[in-house]
Parts: sequence; C-alpha cells; structure tokens
Amino acid sequence: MAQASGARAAGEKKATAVKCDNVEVAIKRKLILNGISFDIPAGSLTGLLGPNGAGKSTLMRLLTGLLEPDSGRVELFGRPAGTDRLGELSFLPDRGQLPPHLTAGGWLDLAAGIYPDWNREREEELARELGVYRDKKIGTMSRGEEARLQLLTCLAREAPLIILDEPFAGVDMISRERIASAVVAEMADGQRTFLIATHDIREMEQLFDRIVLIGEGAIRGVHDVEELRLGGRSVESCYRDVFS
Ligand SMILES: Nc1ncnc2c1ncn2[C@@H]1O[C@H](COP(=O)(O)OP(=O)(O)OP(=O)(O)O)[C@@H](O)[C@H]1O
Repeated sequence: MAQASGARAAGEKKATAVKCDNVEVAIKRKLILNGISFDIPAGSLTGLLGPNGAGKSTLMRLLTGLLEPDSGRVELFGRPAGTDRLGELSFLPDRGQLPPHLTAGGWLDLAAGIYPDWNREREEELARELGVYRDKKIGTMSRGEEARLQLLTCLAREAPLIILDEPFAGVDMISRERIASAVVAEMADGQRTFLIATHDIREMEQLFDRIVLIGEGAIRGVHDVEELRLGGRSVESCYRDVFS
C-alpha cells in the first residue's frame, strides 16, 4: 500500500481545516453526537475510525453543513460550516448513487459543468489510475467500479477539503490500492486536507497521519500516527485497545 509523502511528510502544518467545539446532535430525540471536540490541521490526512453506528457519517454530514448541530460550533478554515461552504469541500457520502442511465463520460461531463473547480486534466489522470472507462454505462457497473467513479468525481475537484465516507466499501484489494495511491498523489503538495471514514484500518493505516476515534457518539481519542509509532503502537492496536 502506498505511503504518504511530500510536503506533508516534511511536517509543515498550517491552519486548522476543521474545528468541532462541544458539538451535540440529536436525531428523533436520540443523542447521536455528544460533546464532540477535535481539530484537523490543514494539509493532513485524518482517519475517522469507529465501530458501526458510532456516528462517523453523522459527523461528516455535520461538517458539510447538510446537518446542523443542536449545540456547539463547527468551523471550516476558521469560519462556521454551513451549506454556503459546500464549494470548499468535496464529499463522498456513504450511500451515494450516480444516475444509472448515464455513461461514466456523460456523468463526468455533467459534473465538470456543475463544479467550477473541476480539473479536466486531473479527471483524465485519475480515470487512468483508477481504471474508469468513459463509455461504460453506470447502470451496468459493478459496485466497485461505481465506487471508483464516485471517488474520481470527488478528487477531480480542487476543493481544499475532501471528506470521504467509506470510499473502499465493496472495492477489491487492487482497486483499494489504486484508490489509496490516488489519494496519496493528491496529498503530495500538502495543499489539501482529507478526512476519511473507513473500517479498513490495517490497509489504510500507512496513509493516515492522524486518527480520530469515535464510539457511541463521543470522541474516544485523537492521535498523531507518528507519535503512536514512536511509542511502538499501530493504529490497529490503538483501535483494539479502545473498542474491544
Ligand atoms: N436519520 C436517522 N434517524 C434515526 N437514527 C439515525 C439517523 N441517522 C443516524 N442515526 C443513528 O445514529 C447513529 C450513528 O449513525 P452513523 O450512520 O453516523 O454511524 P456510522 O459510524 O457512520 O456507522 P457505520 O460504520 O455503520 O456506517 C446510529 O445509531 C444510527 O442508527
């Protein structure tokens, strides 16, 4: 699996990309997120890890502004999150579906028209890297093929914040490696911030430089991965210590 490199590895950390301060969310009177506080530095790649139902997708929707907190503050790059900030982030939802009647190329052309920050050159590079074929109809794609097209749609934009909810669900091992390599390539200039929710901890842990652990709607730990390694721990062992 590819490893993080470039400016990020040089340790130049800049502004704060995401800040949650004592955030609470209740859905249908059930407290889903409880006292959530954490920061994500700009230019970092953070893994959002936790068991099923922990609140990862809810937290991600909160960052996009598609869901509002009942209390607390959510900030992106120092200003309040909200639907008016959608142009600054590229979001891969966990249950997204693309229009089945379009070909991959038709969809990408549509997306290029919708997003002002679309980068055609990057689209073409990513299509080669991820093995996305423009003439294939979306309705005939396997789950993994559609997942790769969805990821391409996220990464072809130049948004400074990329939020990916389970980008590897239903994706085979080689495709996961391709996706991870594409993410690492995007990170190389240190300009973009990634937050990735995944259950594929063992495969992804080389990529993360920070992890946020969430369980039962509460933060259970925020760790710098390099510090964990220096202490002789892996992301996986840290996860097991907290959740098993
Ligand atoms: N619209 C909703 N109505 C009722 N409960 C909800 C709703 N959305 C989320 N929840 C509940 O909130 C909790 C957190 O859900 P969420 O999808 O954020 O978890 P997750 O960590 O992303 O889980 P997974 O790893 O299984 O995707 C769950 O108990 C879920 O049932």
